[in-house]
Amino acid sequence: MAQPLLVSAAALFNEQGQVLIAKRPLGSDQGGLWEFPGGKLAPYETGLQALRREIQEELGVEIQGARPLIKIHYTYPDKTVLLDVWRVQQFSGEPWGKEGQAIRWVSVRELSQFEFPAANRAIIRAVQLPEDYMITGDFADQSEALLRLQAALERGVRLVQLRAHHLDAEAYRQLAQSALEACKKAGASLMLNADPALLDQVDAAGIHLTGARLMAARKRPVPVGKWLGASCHDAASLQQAERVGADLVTLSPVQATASHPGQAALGWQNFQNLVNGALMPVYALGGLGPEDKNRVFGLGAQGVAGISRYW
Ligand SMILES: Nc1nc2c([nH]c(=O)n2[C@@H]2O[C@H](COP(=O)(O)OP(=O)(O)OP(=O)(O)O)[C@@H](O)[C@H]2O)c(=O)[nH]1
Ligand SMILES: [Mg+2]
Repeated sequence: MAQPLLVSAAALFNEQGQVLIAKRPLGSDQGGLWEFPGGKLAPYETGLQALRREIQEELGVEIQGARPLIKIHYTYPDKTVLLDVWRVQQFSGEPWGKEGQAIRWVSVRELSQFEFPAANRAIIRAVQLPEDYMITGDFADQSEALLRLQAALERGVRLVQLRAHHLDAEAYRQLAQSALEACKKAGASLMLNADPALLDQVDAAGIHLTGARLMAARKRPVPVGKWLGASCHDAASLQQAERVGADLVTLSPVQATASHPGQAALGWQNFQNLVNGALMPVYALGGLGPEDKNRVFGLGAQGVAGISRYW
């Protein structure tokens, strides 16, 4: 296979949490589409060196702090690119379109309204999704569940999966409705670990498919505009997640965990290899907490998902 074209790009954030997009000049490759500023690596450069140079050349700003956001390997009809996208939150100078390109600051929600190259679908998801994904754990009754949820929202959790396999469909629906109200008030997104048809009754952010639901799915089971998450454990389930158009996945268990005894851990090396081949944001799950985030960013993952350390 031909070597991919190596490209670094920046998701540059301002203090309002908006992200900068630029319009590719008409006549260039993918001209007229919006993009995250950046460009091709020179032969001697690392990804971060190329990022600093490209951002200075295209926007006139100095990057002061950046961390890996997502790497996407994508094959276009005429070439394969490896897009290495960084999250940049510290920079000096006011960005301007130094090469004559239009630039715009937009909220992460608005991003979905702009036209980007095809490789950018996963990048936009990565920009929109938070670093932590809380999965609900044990609770005795609905009021305890809601109290724990409220406490987590107050600690800053912004993405929640309501996982409660012991409840029947009606009890789950009732809890989901109350959980949704709490999440909406906090500006958080709620993923239902349930039959996708429940979205017709509970207007949550999306559905998280169990491994079994994922493998049984024939096509994307949620409408456009809703998130689709899935639980993956190996290369086959990641491929299936891609086939059904998942927006995000959890990959587990990275380490042995008390909530799933007897399941063999992937370990960090397997985790990294699997993330490298994934075409969507991947949360590391299994025996991990917020203190593992820097490590998982370095391995190309979106962040950490967890029960024990978050619930
Ligand atoms: N910078 C950037 N490139 C992207 C994005 N998405 C995407 O598919 N690409 C592709 O990655 C490649 C990046 O090339 P580029 O044109 O930015 O490279 P460059 O700044 O070095 O340009 P130059 O060749 O005009 O000097 C292009 O083929 C482009 O279509 C994106 O969001 N940002
Ligand atoms: Mg460029």
